[in-house]
Amino acid sequence: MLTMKDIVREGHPILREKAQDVELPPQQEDIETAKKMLEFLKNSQDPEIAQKYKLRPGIGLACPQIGISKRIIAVHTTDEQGELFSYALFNPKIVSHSVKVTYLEGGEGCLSVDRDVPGLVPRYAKTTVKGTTIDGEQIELKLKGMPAIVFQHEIDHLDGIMFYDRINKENPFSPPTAVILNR
Ligand SMILES: CNC(=O)c1cccc(C)c1Nc1nc(N2CCN(c3ccccc3Cl)CC2)nc(N2CSC[C@H]2C(=O)NC)n1
Ligand code: NI
Repeated sequence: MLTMKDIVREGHPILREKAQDVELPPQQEDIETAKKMLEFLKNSQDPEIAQKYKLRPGIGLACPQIGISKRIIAVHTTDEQGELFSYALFNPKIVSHSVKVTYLEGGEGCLSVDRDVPGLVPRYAKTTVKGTTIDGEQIELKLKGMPAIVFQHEIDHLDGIMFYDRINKENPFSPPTAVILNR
């Protein structure tokens, strides 16, 4: 099972690389990796297991964070309706998104960042994500709320982007609003 020693921390160059597409249909090795990432998130949210193995709780993880530069992400969270959202996706891609932006009022945390980075992180309020599941099927997810935010955070990791890259440097707490570009 993955533990915190397998999590790469900021400063490691792999977190700033553009990760490679996974060959489809997914090979056994990549399927194993995706399953271990999802298992880590579930374990990290289980009080006993998290305490026993000193896991920091997370709802999202990207493959570069475990030292493998491949386009694989895992998300395990619940949405506003309390519906479980649990996915491991190969080659995830945001295919469309709202103009509206949103953000987590508490800011964002990251398993690869062992410090609090204050500030609001602008995210699209709604996104449509396409990707391939562990079973090899192509799916399209219409996301909003926390799932939408987590998928954006994890897909950013695949492009070497950290959440704090998106915080307004001048005023980290100015509520991000969609800038309507005038023609
Ligand atoms: C600095 N301020 C903050 O972190 C922050 C501060 C307040 C509120 C929020 C909402 C914040 N923000 C934030 N909180 C989370 N968690 C809330 C607690 N939870 C959790 C904790 C315990 C058991 C089970 C679980 Cl489930 C784990 C997940 N997760 C993320 N992110 C950003 S997208 C990827 C995701 C991630 O997994 N990060 C490790 N951001
Ligand atoms: Ni992260």
